[in-house]
Amino acid sequence: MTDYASSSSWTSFLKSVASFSGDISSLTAPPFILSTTSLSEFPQYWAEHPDLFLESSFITEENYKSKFPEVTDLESVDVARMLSVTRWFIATLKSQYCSRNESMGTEKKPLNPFLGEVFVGKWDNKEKEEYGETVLLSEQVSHHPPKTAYTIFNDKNDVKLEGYNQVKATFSKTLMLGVKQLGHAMLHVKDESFLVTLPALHIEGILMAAPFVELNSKSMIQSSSGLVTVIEYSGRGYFSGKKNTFKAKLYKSVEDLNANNYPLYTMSGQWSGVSKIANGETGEERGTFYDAINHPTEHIYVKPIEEQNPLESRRAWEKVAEGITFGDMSMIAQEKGKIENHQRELRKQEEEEGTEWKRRWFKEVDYSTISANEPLDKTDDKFIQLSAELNLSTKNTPSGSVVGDKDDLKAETCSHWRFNRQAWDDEKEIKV
Ligand SMILES: CCC(=O)OC[C@H](C)CC[C@H]1O[C@H]2C[C@H]3[C@@H]4CC=C5C[C@@H](O)CC[C@]5(C)[C@H]4CC[C@]3(C)[C@H]2[C@@H]1C
Repeated sequence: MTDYASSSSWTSFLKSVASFSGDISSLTAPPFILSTTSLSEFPQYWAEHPDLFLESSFITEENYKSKFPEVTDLESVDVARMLSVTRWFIATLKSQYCSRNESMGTEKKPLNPFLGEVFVGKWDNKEKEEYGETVLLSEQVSHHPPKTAYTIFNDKNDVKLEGYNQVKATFSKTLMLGVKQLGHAMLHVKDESFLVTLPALHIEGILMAAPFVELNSKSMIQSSSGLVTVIEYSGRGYFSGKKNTFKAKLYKSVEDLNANNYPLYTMSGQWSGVSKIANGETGEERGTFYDAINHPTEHIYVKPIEEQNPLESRRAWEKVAEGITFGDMSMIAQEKGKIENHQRELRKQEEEEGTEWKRRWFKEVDYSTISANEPLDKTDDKFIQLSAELNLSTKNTPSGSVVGDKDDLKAETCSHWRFNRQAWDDEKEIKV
């Protein structure tokens, strides 16, 4: 095993961190820490458990008690669906934050998507007729700063996830990389909607050239039914001293949350391991909530590179990925240079023509035009309604910021990326 930590390339990389500007892509990290996967692929991590992604859409008044047999006091179908959505969210975390460690040994630096880069794929769920097909569309809608918009939809069961992601990163003195996520995800299951905020994270182990992600702070899931789940994260040395620890509390309402009343249920354990569910008032354990180690992961299907459009990520980055695999610095630099030069030419052309790159499947909605004092019952925008439930900022702030907190007051814009389904229905060139 190469001792990367003491290699000259890593020590010179660490020196470059000293002048870190906040733009992660500006750092030239040595090949062994580079990932062959582009950030535009990351939205796939929201749905590597097709069963859990769709489960809440199969829960009805008739069958809800059977979905959580160990939870004998389940009071309603809404609570069952909220438990199901909370379990789906917890299940995404291992894919989101550990999959590179599992496949490549450590966390890696993802490729920085170019403007207009797309990543598409599907889960055809052939073995389960009732699931139908789940489609993922991801598009790099901004390059400076990098922003990825995505949607994952299953028409057969009327389930769709829409969201976008941007990160703000800062290095601490101990060379830990703190990362705040901007953006949010909205899950729509038939006529119910869930606002999902994104946790902050930090990357440990950089000094040892063995980086890994740990989640911190908290995130929320606010349902249009009024139910709300608050999830608190910690790593080693906190609640239980174990890595990837979380404690989720499902409350009947945001009033119960704010009054610090008992939650209906508490789910706790490791999001990358086993977690239990307990009665929120008595603490009496009801059984296993989720087992991340034994729940099968189903990877997305992506068509072969030769069938892909030039804008599709794995085709666009194929040569760079080859260079990274062979650790060939000059090939990486040469092939990256071709992509960067092409992008510079496009931007120059747009500048001369006074045009701008046309976003393909997503549009940017300016929420400042939905005036802050518009009566909430007037707007049918779920993001506005569900954010208001939790008194969350609707501006471009770190996910989960509260109205009036320093990030909310500092933010100048409130524009968010939304999926344009018609644009996908009219799409002629790119197939899943
Ligand atoms: C920046 C210095 C550097 O290159 O250090 C190399 C190290 C590998 C650490 C930095 C990179 O670590 C990667 C982890 C990435 C996040 C992982 C998961 C998610 C969730 C997903 O839903 C949205 C994106 C996000 C937040 C990734 C963002 C980019 C991260 C932080 C990579 C770091 C550059």
